[in-house]
Amino acid sequence: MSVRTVSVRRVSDEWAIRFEHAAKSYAAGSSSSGGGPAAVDDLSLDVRTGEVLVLVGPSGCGKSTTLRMVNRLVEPTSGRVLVEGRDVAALDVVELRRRIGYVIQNVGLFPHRTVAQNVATVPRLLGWDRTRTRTRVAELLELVGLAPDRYARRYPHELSGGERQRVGVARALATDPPVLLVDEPFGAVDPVGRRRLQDEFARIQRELGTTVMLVTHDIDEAVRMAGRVAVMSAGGHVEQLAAPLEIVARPATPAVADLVGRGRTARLLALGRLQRDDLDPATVAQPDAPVVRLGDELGEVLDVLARDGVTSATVHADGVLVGAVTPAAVLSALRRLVGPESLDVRT
Ligand SMILES: Nc1ncnc2c1ncn2[C@@H]1O[C@H](COP(=O)(O)OP(=O)(O)OP(=O)(O)O)[C@@H](O)[C@H]1O
Repeated sequence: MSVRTVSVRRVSDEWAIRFEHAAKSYAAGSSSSGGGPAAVDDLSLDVRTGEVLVLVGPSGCGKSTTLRMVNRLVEPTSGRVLVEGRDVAALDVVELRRRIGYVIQNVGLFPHRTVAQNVATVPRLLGWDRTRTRTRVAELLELVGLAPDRYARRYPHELSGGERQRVGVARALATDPPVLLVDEPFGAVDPVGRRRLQDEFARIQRELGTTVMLVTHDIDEAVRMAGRVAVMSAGGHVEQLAAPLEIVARPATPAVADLVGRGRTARLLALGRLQRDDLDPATVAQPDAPVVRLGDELGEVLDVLARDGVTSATVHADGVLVGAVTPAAVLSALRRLVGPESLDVRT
């Protein structure tokens, strides 16, 4: 049985997850604060089908609580959460969790089970036969970049942190869930490995079209991974919900500006693309100048222009010369991205 077949009651293809005035206060049942502010106060938010929506914000602002309300690891105090049109509170919790992949930072692999056995956890629970399970495990290990003949029989302690994280992703994807929840997935991995994992995760998500809700406190991870970013502040309050470029270029509130403020120009260089309007009409393309393309990242264009002896680059679109670009043109492209205001959002 494919997991997707249980989603026939889907009422909307527009969104896969919907929060309707969802709130969570731990105070009532918690031994700790005894009446502190709500972890999530009043959240209304849609996650579109097939998108990667990233929740980013400072520690304690309610990101994980929000995520866990989707698979009912946390039950809302009020309001509701819908997955593919169905109120999760009305669903059998075991069935719900089988339909929703969940990846967390330290993965939670079973230490005494091999990689293959870990990945096969849910297929086994669903009673898949051995051949089907084995084929699926091999497929998944390939998908996450772990050669099955090298990794299937290893135990978690024989893997690096990044490899364990890949196994966690493979396990979460075992039954091709329509929705995947991911909480600080790459936090424990070094920066280079982290970037590689982010790229691979993005490739897998594009390939499978899974709806992903991902939590991070790292704004760079957020803007790299997201289709849309929800910047949160205390109480699960959404400060801004927008595409990464919009968040970085035009922060809607001081809290968002604070989060993206430092290193903002570098982020804009990675997110902004060279457009025809950016080209310098007064600069003539030199025959020996390096070539860039319309649509290239501004950062890549600047890299080319930063090379010794280069004052301009020739710009091509579909193999045809369309003009030239200078460092000043990249600067005006940055200004185009942020609009009329200054580049320094902190003022
Ligand atoms: N089980 C719990 N009992 C009591 N309070 C809790 C519980 N879990 C979370 N909280 C509180 O709820 C608030 C939100 O926590 P949550 O884990 O959702 O935040 P977060 O944004 O994911 O934080 P971080 O980035 O540090 O993981 C915090 O103040 C936290 O102390």
